[in-house]
Order: sequence, then structure tokens, then C-alpha cells
Amino acid sequence: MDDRIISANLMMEDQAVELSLRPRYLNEYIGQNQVKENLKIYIEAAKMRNEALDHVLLYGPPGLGKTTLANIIANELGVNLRTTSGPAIERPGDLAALLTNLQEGDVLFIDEIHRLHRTVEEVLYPAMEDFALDIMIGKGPSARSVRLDLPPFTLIGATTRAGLLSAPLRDRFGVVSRLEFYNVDELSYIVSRGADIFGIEIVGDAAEEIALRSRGTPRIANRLLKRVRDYAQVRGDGMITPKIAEESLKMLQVDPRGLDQIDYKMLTSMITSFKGGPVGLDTIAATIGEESQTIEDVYEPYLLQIGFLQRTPRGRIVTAAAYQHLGLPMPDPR
Ligand SMILES: Nc1ncnc2c1ncn2[C@@H]1O[C@H](COP(=O)(O)OP(=O)(O)OP(=O)(O)O)[C@@H](O)[C@H]1O
Ligand SMILES: [Mg+2]
Repeated sequence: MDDRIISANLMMEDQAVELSLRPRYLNEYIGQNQVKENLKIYIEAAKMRNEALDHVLLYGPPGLGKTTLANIIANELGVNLRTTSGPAIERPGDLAALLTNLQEGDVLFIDEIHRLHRTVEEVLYPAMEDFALDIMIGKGPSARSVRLDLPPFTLIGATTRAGLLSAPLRDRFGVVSRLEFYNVDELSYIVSRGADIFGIEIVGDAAEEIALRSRGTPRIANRLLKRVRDYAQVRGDGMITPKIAEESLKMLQVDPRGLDQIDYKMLTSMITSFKGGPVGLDTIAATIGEESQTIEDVYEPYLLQIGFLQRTPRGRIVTAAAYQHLGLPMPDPR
């Protein structure tokens, strides 16, 4: 079970919060400027031509705003959004039903698109390319394929693992956007905006205190804000001051760079058992009792981003910056 306070994965407690905090239009969507600029132009152009927007693939670590952006694109286009996910579409017929129910220009959002079944994916190819469905009628020698026209639509796919997408699928997206981790200013802004929506007073650098520990991830920033709010209400007068923020975050065992016990466990075991690496992902996973994939998708990206880990062909290496942060001496040159 993933119950880290700083997990980027969606948790039960986030759901209501995310609904209320989720930006609805591009101008409320903070950061990701390059992605936003491009989308703005494509959306504008599609609207001017009265056409469906090109298919869009959004990829990047969890909690950076892929689902949010899919919703925003539909809002900006002024069309309906249908949401589903790769594993939820079990048979080609399920996808056919979704597609034939779309109206012209609608957005079909497929989350976790890397988990589509092969047979379903094959139905998607002509649908994306020609807005057509090839349906087999009958069985055996008399079986024949019938082509059904679909209304032009936009497919938005989201994935944390673009590398797992098949090439034919990836190639059918006209727009491919990678979401990046957010910087501290952007996260501070997201925290302040959240506080506004919740009606909480947040003063001085308190928003920044929270932002610093949010691992570049809006979902974590919002979650920490909520916890700090609770603390402020119980231990203070409800106002979030830098002191209150710092105290409550310390209590949550999130360190000033957003690292928690699992990060510490991973880094220190790499240092004590493997002299800081290089050490393979599977070995790290076995040592700390986590799944390799979880480490690769969820824990490691941020550590790579802040330069605490480095990836080499021979495995992961703990960097000097990490040793320094942990207050540990670097071993002799390796
Ligand atoms: N650019 C942004 N500006 C403001 N808030 C944001 C932004 N991006 C994300 N958020 C907030 O973070 C929350 C999580 O974002 P979202 O659910 O879109 O992430 P995701 O990339 O789809 O994650 P997952 O990979 O787990 O599906 C949103 O509910 C929203 O409140
Ligand atoms: Mg999502």
C-alpha cells in the first residue's frame, strides 16, 4: 500500500480536494508554459477551422496535471469529454461503443493508455487515423469486415510511462507533450491558490515552505496544504504562518527537500550496502522491499530531478549532493 504523505499517487483523501482545486481553464493552469503555449495555438486553430483538435498524448510522472489538462482542453474547445482508462476497456467492442457514442469534435480521454489491450489498440488505429471503425461481421469463411464512419473526435491519451507505448500508437498522436516538474514559485502559487479556494489565510513565506517540500508536484502541494491547515486549526488560530507550516511538515516527517523515510531508506541503503552505487534498480527494490516499477515511476523521478540520484548504464548512483543532504561523508573515489 502506498500511503506516503508525499506520494505523488492519487489517494482516497485527495479526490474531493482535487475536484475543488482542479483548474478548469488554461489561464488557471499554472506552469508548463511551453505545453500551454502550444496547446493554446492548436486549440485556437482547431476552433477557427471548425475541426476536431489533433490527438494529444500527455505524459509525465503522477500528479503533474495530465487529467487536469485533458479536462481543460475539452473545456477550452467547448466540447464533451468522455473519460476512460486503458485497463477499463476490456474488449474491442467496449471501445467501439465508446467511439460510436461520441459527437463531432468530442474529446475521448484514455488514462493509463499504455495499459490498453493489444486487440483494443488495433481498433484504435483506424479510428484515430481515418475516423473509421472496422468491424468483423460473421464468423469463419463468410466473415467480412465492414467499415463504419465515426465523427471526427480528439483522443487524449495520458501515461506515466510513454516508453511502454507501442510505436504505431505513439505515431498517431499529432501533439505529444511531456509535463515537467514544477518549480518552487509555481508551486507556491498553486498553494496560495488552494488556500484561497479553501478560504485559509496563509502568510509570509508559508506557501513557499510547503512548495519546497512538494517534490515539484501539485498533487503533493495540495495534500500538504490540507494537512498544514489541520495543524494550523488545532495548534494555532487557523492562520498558516511559516512557523506553523514548518512545525506541521516536520511532524509529517517530510524534510526540507520533500524527502521522507522511504527516500532515506533507499539512499542510505544504497550508500551502506553498495557504496553509493552503481546499483541496479531490481537490487534497490529488493533491498528496500518495494517494486522496481514503483521506484522507477514514483520515487526515483524526483530524486533524479533534484540531482540526488544519477542513472548510468550500470545502475543508479547516489550523488555528492545527496551525501551532503544526508550529512554523510563521501566514500573514497570509486
Ligand atoms: N498546472 C496546475 N495548476 C494548478 N493545479 C494543478 C496543476 N496541475 C495539477 N494541479 C492540481 O494537482 C492535482 C493533480 O493533478 P492531475 O490529477 O491532473 O494529475 P495527473 O498527472 O493526472 O496524475 P496521475 O498520473 O496520477 O493521473 C489536480 O487536481 C490539481 O488540483
Ligand atoms: Mg490522472
